[in-house]
Amino acid sequence: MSFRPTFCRLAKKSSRQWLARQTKDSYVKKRQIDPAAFRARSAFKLLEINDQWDNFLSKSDVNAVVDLGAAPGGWSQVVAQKLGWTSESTDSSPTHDSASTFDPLAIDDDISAPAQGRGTIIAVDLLRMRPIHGVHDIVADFLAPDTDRVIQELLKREGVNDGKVDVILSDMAANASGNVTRDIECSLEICQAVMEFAGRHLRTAEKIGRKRGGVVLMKHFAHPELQQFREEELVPKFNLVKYIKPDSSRAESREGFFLCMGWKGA
Ligand SMILES: C[S@@+](CC[C@H](N)C(=O)[O-])C[C@H]1O[C@@H](n2cnc3c(N)ncnc32)[C@H](O)[C@@H]1O
Repeated sequence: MSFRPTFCRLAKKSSRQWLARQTKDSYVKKRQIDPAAFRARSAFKLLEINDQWDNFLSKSDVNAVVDLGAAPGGWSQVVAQKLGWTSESTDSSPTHDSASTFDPLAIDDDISAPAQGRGTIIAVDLLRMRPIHGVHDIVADFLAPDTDRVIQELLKREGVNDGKVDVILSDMAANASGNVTRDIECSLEICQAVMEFAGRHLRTAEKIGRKRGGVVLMKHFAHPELQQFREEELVPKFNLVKYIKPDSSRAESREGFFLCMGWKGA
């Protein structure tokens, strides 16, 4: 199967319905009131999953994390916090630029920030995001072969000599194209592509020396072949696979998450 999630156009979330829902949403309100506010409501989903599942982000052997589809940066902020970096940058440059500024190999390191945390955090997105202390921001399509190369070089530069990562996060969304069949297909293609990415980049549980080491957390949407994907692509390759619908995920949303722990290898 060929993977073409980027064929899907960027979703527009500016409808009146969306605005009304945002206004009522308790997690959006929390983000507005909380002085340590996260950039995106989705941060609360990662916080919730991490809290419920053994604080997998905070394990002392977690040294390299890749956040796929990271913009505007809510999940990366959570990871940065868990690894001891400050969550916000003092930089006030524009956030979440349009795809017109797409530069497939741009790496945006916030080198002016004081180093306070540990480990290497790499955020990949088609869109540029405001810098976050401790997070290397790669503006690229995660499917492009060059992106693998840039990630490898970055890991090496950071002293991760085997070029492997401990946690892969994917909150990537298939952007609504208006063609429901195509959109549903797209969402599964993204999950399959994330698994291929894991095959190339994820460190095994055996190497880490912990049964639940080597983690993939990925978003998915309802799809007729999702169960088959889980049974064939996930269950045999991890020691633990869980379907999760966090409270902070809107009940009406067809999204869910697979938390896969203990990578056995491709
Ligand atoms: C729901 S948003 C992620 C929100 C993010 N987790 C946060 O907390 O701020 C999904 C992102 O996936 C990105 N995306 C979709 N396809 C991509 C691809 N092929 N490569 C890189 N990023 C992609 C989109 O640009 C979008 O910013």
